[in-house]
Amino acid sequence: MASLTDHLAELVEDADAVLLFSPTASFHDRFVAEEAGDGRDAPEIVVVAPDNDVDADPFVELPIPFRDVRDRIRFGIEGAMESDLVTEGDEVVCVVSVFEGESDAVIRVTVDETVHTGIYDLFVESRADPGVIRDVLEVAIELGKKGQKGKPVGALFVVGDAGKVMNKSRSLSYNPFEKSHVHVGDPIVNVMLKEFSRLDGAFVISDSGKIVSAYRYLEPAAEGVDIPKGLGARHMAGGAITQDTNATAIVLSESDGLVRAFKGGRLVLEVDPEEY
Ligand SMILES: Nc1ncnc2c1ncn2[C@@H]1O[C@H](COP(=O)(O)OP(=O)(O)OP(=O)(O)O)[C@@H](O)[C@H]1O
Repeated sequence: MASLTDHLAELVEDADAVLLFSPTASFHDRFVAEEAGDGRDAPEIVVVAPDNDVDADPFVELPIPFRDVRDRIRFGIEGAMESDLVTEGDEVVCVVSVFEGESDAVIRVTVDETVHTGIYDLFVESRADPGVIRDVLEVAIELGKKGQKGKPVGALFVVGDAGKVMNKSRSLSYNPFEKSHVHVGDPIVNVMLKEFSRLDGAFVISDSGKIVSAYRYLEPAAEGVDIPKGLGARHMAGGAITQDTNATAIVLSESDGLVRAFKGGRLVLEVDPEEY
């Protein structure tokens, strides 16, 4: 592999897969050509990006940019595992941009099933449309950045499996979305969500993104829910509803300002809105 840098060539040596997170077409094609021409068991070259601009196969679609490089890498690896491109014990080289505007870093990791976070499943294996989960996450991140009139706010969004979620919750107040047919992602709806987030309870959103209700007090069974210590009732309710139903919960914490996603009763993603 004379024309890839020595450092990259050394790291790719004996790797089982290479994940390219921001390849140009020429970089990708050169990579594939050089690996295929090497005569040995070539690593799988997988592109992980928002769009498949380079016509790569295999390709793992990134639903959000994941500013935290660890999240981006976890998503890529878990996506590649889902497609049987990599498996436990594999050595994976990630070519990924860590700082905007700087050249890519090369990080070599060993796939460890025990650190499987579920970040890929959060989007792709959820009942709800991945675009709906992304839109709700974006609303929560934006709300976390700006707060309400400059003050930090908390919010709880329960996405997917809405019928069951409604059965496991009760109304705290009049539902402003009762007869409306509005969906997340619509800019006006995002303003409404932010406005109503000051009030108690959870938003319930359907698999396709319809806002079913605001002000729901969740009453899920909470036995065996494993959420990090120190998180309060909002997070516990959000985590527990995802164990009791097939929903995903996205929680903005009023106290520490972080946005967390829960699925299957587990914390699967934690982002700091200030870093977005
Ligand atoms: N079971 C529940 N269902 C819906 N909303 C709830 C539930 N429990 C608590 N909340 C909401 O969470 C708010 C904050 O509660 P609490 O401070 O205990 O949670 P927390 O997890 O520490 O969240 P934060 O970090 O935002 O303070 C409550 O005022 C209420 O609006």
